[in-house]
Parts: sequence; structure tokens; C-alpha cells
Amino acid sequence: MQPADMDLTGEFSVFSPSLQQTVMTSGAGQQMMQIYLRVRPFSKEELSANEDQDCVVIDDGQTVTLNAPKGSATMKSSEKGIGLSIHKFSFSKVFGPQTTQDELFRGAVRTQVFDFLEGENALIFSYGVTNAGKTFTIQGTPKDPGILPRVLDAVFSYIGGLQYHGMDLKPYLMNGIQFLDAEQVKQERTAKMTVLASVKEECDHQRLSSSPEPSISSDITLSSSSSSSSNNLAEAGGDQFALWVAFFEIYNECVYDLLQPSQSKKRSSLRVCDDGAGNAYVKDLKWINIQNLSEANKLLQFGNKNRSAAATKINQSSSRSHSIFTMKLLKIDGQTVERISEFSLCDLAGSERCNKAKTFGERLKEAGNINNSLLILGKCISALRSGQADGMKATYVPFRESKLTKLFQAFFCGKGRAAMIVNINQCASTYDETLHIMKFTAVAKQVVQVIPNESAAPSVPCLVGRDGKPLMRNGILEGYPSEDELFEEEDDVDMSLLPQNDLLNIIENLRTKFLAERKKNLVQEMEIRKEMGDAMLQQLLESEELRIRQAEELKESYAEKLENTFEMYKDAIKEHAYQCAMSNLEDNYVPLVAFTAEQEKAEALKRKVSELEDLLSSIGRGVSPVLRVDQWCQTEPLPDAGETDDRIKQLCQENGVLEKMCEDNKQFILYLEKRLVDLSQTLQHVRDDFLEKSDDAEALRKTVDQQSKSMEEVLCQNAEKDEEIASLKAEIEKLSQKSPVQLKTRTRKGLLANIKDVVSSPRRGPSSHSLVKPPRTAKY
Ligand SMILES: Nc1ncnc2c1ncn2[C@@H]1O[C@H](COP(=O)(O)OP(=O)(O)OP(=O)(O)O)[C@@H](O)[C@H]1O
Repeated sequence: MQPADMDLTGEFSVFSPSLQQTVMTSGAGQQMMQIYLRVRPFSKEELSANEDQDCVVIDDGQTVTLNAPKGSATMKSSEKGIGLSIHKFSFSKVFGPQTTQDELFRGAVRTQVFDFLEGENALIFSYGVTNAGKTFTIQGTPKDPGILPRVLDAVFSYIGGLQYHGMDLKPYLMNGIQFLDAEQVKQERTAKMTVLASVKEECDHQRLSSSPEPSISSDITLSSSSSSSSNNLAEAGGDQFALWVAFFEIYNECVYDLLQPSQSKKRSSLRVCDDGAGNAYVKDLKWINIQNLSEANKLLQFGNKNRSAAATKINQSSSRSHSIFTMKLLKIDGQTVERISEFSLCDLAGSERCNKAKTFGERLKEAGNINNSLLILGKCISALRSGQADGMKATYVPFRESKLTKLFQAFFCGKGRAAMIVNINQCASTYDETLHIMKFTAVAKQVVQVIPNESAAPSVPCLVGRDGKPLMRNGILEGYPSEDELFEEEDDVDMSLLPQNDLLNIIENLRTKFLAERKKNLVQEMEIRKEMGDAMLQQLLESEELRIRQAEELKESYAEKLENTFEMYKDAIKEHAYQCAMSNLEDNYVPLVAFTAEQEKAEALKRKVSELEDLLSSIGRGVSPVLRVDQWCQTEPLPDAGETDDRIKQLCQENGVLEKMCEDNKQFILYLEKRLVDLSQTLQHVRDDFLEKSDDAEALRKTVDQQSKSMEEVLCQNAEKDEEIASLKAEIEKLSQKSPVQLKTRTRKGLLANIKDVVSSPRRGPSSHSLVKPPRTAKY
């Protein structure tokens, strides 16, 4: 996106050619209003809150670029095609975050101080959003004084020993001098002492407890213009100087004297009146004559204590009012005031968006009044600018619509030079407000100021007496109205002394003017109402948007918190599970050596079981099938590490598997032991049986042996019989051969009868045996 070149677009053109022309041709009496920019550094809190988003870039000594940060209304508008996200602005001078108070004083204020000392009037006001550094710029801190203490220091350096101690010549109304009598002087001194005494104790206490007062060293007399200053003093001869100061604030459109010791809690407000010459002044404002810097500092301290400040969301000590410190320098020759010059420093209250500053109740009312008076200041400035751009034609400038602009009016109408110090911070969160300020200042820069002709001698102040009545100067009555002669009504002057016809004319003129004014006012009012309405609508829209954004942020943050809590619980559960798994692992941990030994034992048992099985099967008994370890291992499901995705689950599973394995191993060992016992018992039975059978077998064997022996005996007897038979047969043979008749007879009797005969005849030798069958053994 292209930066908005304000000088080219003309939107924020500072030095438009036509205006420059006007200034050039109209001579030394006109000058553009000086606008200085001061960019304050980030605070630590802002840096840690990520406020540094390069929103403000200083291009050179006169130009800055503003880059809209994400989320700002400007960025949103530019994203919708309305407006730009980058803006360029130029200033009389840009002071970066590193600029010291002294550098700022020298770069932006010193010229006005010289002018003031030379008899000219000057106004410097700080403008910016709340917390932008306006008060720091104007007042500074005790250790790092701002431009106000430096101006005072410069003035006292300039006056040196030429103080007018009389205290009887006092500023009166806008540009007059009141001559005080002895009693009034006494009263002035008492009033001053009362104020100083109230801060004396505090100062003494501070001086004791802290380091010596910091030296400001504005060394104005040593500057380039010191020669001119010295010359002036030299020229002054018997001249003396008196410095009178006043300090007041505009709070909620009421003016309060900050140097008035308050007796009661309720402060009384002062009125802004017209001095009859069109100059606004604060009626009954306390002016105090100060003689040195120490008194000035005490007054500042006193006034600051009375100032309305409050803590807002953005600034802990936010100025809730416009505070104006005014100095009047009287150059006195003997008893004659030769000239009077005025220098005012105004610390405006911070412009702010109510929702951003979280303003409620009293703060909201303050903010409304602050914003309203700043709005009117803006209107005055743009009216001045448009009138000047239109060839200096008369334009209605609404100075009277606020106390602040009423008091500033004279400076915009030739009373003196006005300069503005614009304070900005670089925070992303206040970007839109900062941009608004910058746009306003771009308009202000185009305002041409009418400066009193330098060649013209400063007007001699009017002198009034104790009662405010004009005093004679060189025999001529001063034509100056007394304060009492002024109408009580604000801004009106007494004209009752004029002739009747003139009065009628004036009345007629006034009526015409009044009607025209009324018409204008109505138009103006309508415009203002419309603008206010638009602004309110915008604010409402913004606050609605903010509310929605906050609700969304809240929702997001709750969701995030919920998510975090959920994650936390998840982690805690995981951790717990992990711890459990670890402790289980530790409990069930078996050293490798023990595990191997167990395995070997199991192997040995397995072998033993198989041996026993073999033995049993060899014995021929039915054996129930035994679950083998290797079979068990194969049938048992193993954990599948690939299926699990996290460590804890895996560990749990592994742990479960290990536990199961251990349990199964234990069961298996028990089973094996039981089996072993069974087998041992069976073996014992078998052995007993075996032994019993062995005995039986032995007995049987013995019987068999006995029977074999008796068989052998029988067989032997049989063999003997066979031999006997054979011998008998042989004898028979022989006998048959000796007597054939006998043999025949015998043969006729038969063989069996013959054997019977032989057997029955007495034996003659041992060979005669009877044939007896042996008794059979019943038992085998
Ligand atoms: N140039 C700077 N260097 C260091 N600190 C600064 C500077 N300018 C401002 N500060 C610090 O920033 C804070 C706000 O400044 P300050 O009170 O002057 O703002 P402000 O514009 O006056 O605010 P408000 O309008 O609310 O009164 C203060 O703490 C002040 O010390």
C-alpha cells in the first residue's frame, strides 16, 4: 500500500502554495503556527505488552510516517478500501524518543523566550492523547525539569540582579498595570508568604532527604542571542524587571485558581471576562510577584498539588484539566512600566476515547468536557485555516464556545505567537487516537498567525489605581475601564454612557448581527450536533466492536484455557500411567542372570518331563498329553508392538505380557512339579510292582529249575530202562537161537506172555528191574 503523501494529496498539506504566497506577500506580520512533534519513548510495560509495532517511523527532522498496526480501526478501514494504512506528516521540527528536555527547550522554546524577554507575547501549548507525555514536556520531573522550569530559569538568568522589589506595580486585566498602595503591597506580600509557607516545609523536607536541586543550565544568556540580551540590559540602563505569575486550570469548563489556598473542600470557580477591548481574562485570578527560581518552583509545586489529576486506565496520574501557567514580565523604568509581555504555557488535558481509557461516572463527564473543549479548539483552528485559505475573508471562529478557546483567542488574533508541541506515544493500542491528533495538527499547521509588526513599538500598558480607575499619565487620563465598570455578565462591556441615537443604531446593528449570529449558531449547532452524533455513533460502533472483540477474545482465551487444562490432565494421566508402569516394571524386574538360570531350570525340567514321558510310554502305560513349553510358547499370543502408538500403552502391554508370562511360567512350573510328583509316585508304584514280579519270577524260576531237574532224572531213568530193554531184547535174541522147539512154544504163547514170564521170574542179576512210572508233579 502506498503511503499517503499528504503534501501531494493536499489532504494534510502543511504549506500549501497559496498560503505560502499569502504569507510571503503579507510581509513579516504573518507567520505559520509552529508545530513541534515530540515522540515519547516506550515504557518497559509497553514493550512487554508488545506495543512496539513500528507504528511511528521518524523519516527525518521534519517528517514522520504512521503505519497502522493490525487490528486498529484505521487498518480495518483500509482493508475495506476506506482510507489508507500509511500516513505521512510533516512538522516544524520532530523530536524523537531520545530527545532530552534541554534539547527540546533549545529547539522549540528558546526563541519564544527571547521574544518574551523582548516584550512580545507567546503561548506554547502541549497537545496529545492521554499518556503521551504532555505534562512531562511542560513540567518534567524534579530530576528532569520540563520547559516551564527552564523558561523560568532563563527569565531569572536574564533579569539577573535587575529585580524590581517594589511589588507595587501589578498586572491588571489583559494589558494593564495597577498601581498598589502600601496596604495593598502588604496584602500582596502576606498572600505570597501564605502560599510559599505552605510548600516551604515540604520543600525543606525534600531538600534534606534528596540531592540538591538539579541545575537546569538553560544558559540563555550564553546563547547566540546573549549579546542581544546583554545589549538590552545594557540599553535598559536604569530599567528593572518584575515577574508576576498566575497558575490556573480549566476543569469541567470551570476555571480554578491553582495558587489560591483553599479554605474549604469546594473550590470557587473564576469567571472569564472581556476587558472591553475584546480580550478575555480571568477575573480575580491571583497574580504573585516572584523574585527567584526557588519561589517559582514552590508556586509550581503548590499549584500542581491543587491540580485535578486522577488515575485513568491508561495513565496513573492523568491530568484531567487544562492547566495554564502565565508569566507577565514588566519592564519598569523608575515608576513607569515601559512594557508588559506575557508568556503562557498550557498543558492540555489528554484527549481520549472513553472506552479505551475505561472512563465512567465523574471521569466520563471530565472526558466529555475535555473532548468538547478540544473539539472546539479544533474547530477554531480549522475555521481560522479555512478563512485564511479563502483569501483571509471573515469567517466565524467559535472561540467563545469554550473557556479555553476564549483565553487563546487573542493569540490567534495578533496578540502574540502561538506554538504547539504535539506529544505522541508510539503504542499500537492508541494508534487511532494518535492518528486523529496528527490529522488535527496537520490542519493547525496551516493556520497563519497575525504577528504584531516588529517595527511597531510595544504598546505602553494602561495604568490604573487602587480602585481600578485609570490614572493620569503625563496629565492625560488613561482611557481604560475599571474592572467594576465592566458588566458583570461575562464578556460584555458597559456601553450605557453612549448617546441614545448611537445606542439605537448599535441596538439595531446588534439585532441584525444577533439574528445573523443566531442563524449561524443554529447551523453551527446542527453541524456540531451532527458531528457529536456521528462521533457518538462511531464510539458506540467502536465500543460494540470492542465488546464483540473482547467477547471473542474471552471465548478464545477460555477455549485455550480449557484446552490447556485438558492437555494438562492428559499429561498428568500419561505421567501417572508411566510412573505406574515404571514402578510395576521395577517390582517385576528380574535380573538377566536369574532369568537365564530360571530358563535353564525350566529347560532341565522340560527334559526331565520328556524323559519321564518316554519312560512311561516305554512302560506301556497311557499318559495324558503334556503341554510342552515350546508348544505353549507358540500358542500364546505375543504383544504386537506395531499396533500401539505410544510408549505407555506399549509398556503396559509389555508389562501385562511379562506378568502373564511369569504367571504362566509359575503355573507351568507348578504343573511340572505336580507332574513330577505324579511321575515319581507312578515310578514308585512301578518299582514296587516290578520288585513284586521279580520275586514271583524268581520263585517260578526256582520251580522250573526243580521240575527240570526231576525231568532230567526221569529222562535218565528212561535212558536206563531203554538200555535195559535193549539188553533184554538182546537176551531174547540169544535164547531164541538155542531151542527152536522151546522157542516155538514160547513163540506160540506170545511175546507179551513171554515178557510177563521174564518179568515175573526171579532176577538173577542187577539188571532185573520193575517198570514203574514216576509220580507227576502237580504243579508246574
Ligand atoms: N520523553 C519522555 N521520556 C521519558 N518518559 C516520558 C517521556 N514523556 C513521557 N514520559 C513518561 O510517560 C508517562 C506519561 O506522561 P505524562 O503524564 O506526561 O502524559 P500526559 O500526556 O500528560 O498524560 P495525561 O494527558 O493523561 O495527563 C509518565 O510516566 C512520564 O514520566
